[in-house]
Amino acid sequence: MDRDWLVFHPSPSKPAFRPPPGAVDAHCHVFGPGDVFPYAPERKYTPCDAPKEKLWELRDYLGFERNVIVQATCHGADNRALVDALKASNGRARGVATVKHDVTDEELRALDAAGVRGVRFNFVKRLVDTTPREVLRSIAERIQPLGWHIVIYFEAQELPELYDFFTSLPTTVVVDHMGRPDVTQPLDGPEFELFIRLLRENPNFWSKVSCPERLSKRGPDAYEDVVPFARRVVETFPDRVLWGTDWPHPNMKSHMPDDGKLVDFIPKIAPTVELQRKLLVDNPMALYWSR
Ligand SMILES: O=C(O)c1cc(C(=O)O)oc(=O)c1
Repeated sequence: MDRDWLVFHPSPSKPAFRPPPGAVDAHCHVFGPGDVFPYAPERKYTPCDAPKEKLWELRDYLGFERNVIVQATCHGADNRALVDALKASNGRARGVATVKHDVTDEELRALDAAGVRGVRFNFVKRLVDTTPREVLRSIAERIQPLGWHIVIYFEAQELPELYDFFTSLPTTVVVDHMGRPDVTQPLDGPEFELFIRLLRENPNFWSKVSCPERLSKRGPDAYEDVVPFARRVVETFPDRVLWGTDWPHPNMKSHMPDDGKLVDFIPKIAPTVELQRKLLVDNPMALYWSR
């Protein structure tokens, strides 16, 4: 693994907040193990191994029942570790894959049978080389007939440039980590307003309200500066939000979050039982377990 890599928390605290029955951790990853599922040659980082067994352990410990596993960039478009985890999950995990434009229909059908329900398009420059938009569009057209959605990951300052491309996508679109707002800017400032507009004017757009540990400028255990942003999204679009741990937290440099504390963040951003049920159960079940 990279020399400055931070390994996931070895013994997270037990959260005080108890997720409702059937709760889904809708954004997490598996890494390797590298000797079985090698990391992609084109990767931008080499992580510690974070195998499926550790993910199931964390799921049970935190009080969740299901996972949505998102293909991490360190595995490129080689979805073998993801598929292996999905098949071993007894139907308790669904996946979001990364595919290239030359993926065959047979490969797409096999991914679907394993539990994949979407593809990820990544625009974060430190994580991937740029893929031309025509290529992304052709992938979008290939996956649309399967009823899959597209997950997009980008930084807030890129949104003005990407906005028209995003809104031209033909499927449900899920934004990772709230579009990574700069939380030192005002909640009603132009940057976050553009993100709110994206969701307001495009009913096919959803948002993950995850990763306070990445967005906070205050550091460990004090993610209060992220609360108003996430809470605004949850309260404005209660039927189009998802939550996830982001375990094993790739590329965290400032600190490694305590996953139990991340779970205790949930009632701050979804303050009522009804909002919590939508965020953790109804919404992810509708998007990932409708069949
Ligand atoms: O911010 C990140 O570094 C990051 C990386 C990845 C990935 O490498 O797939 O996924 C995430 O959700 C977040």
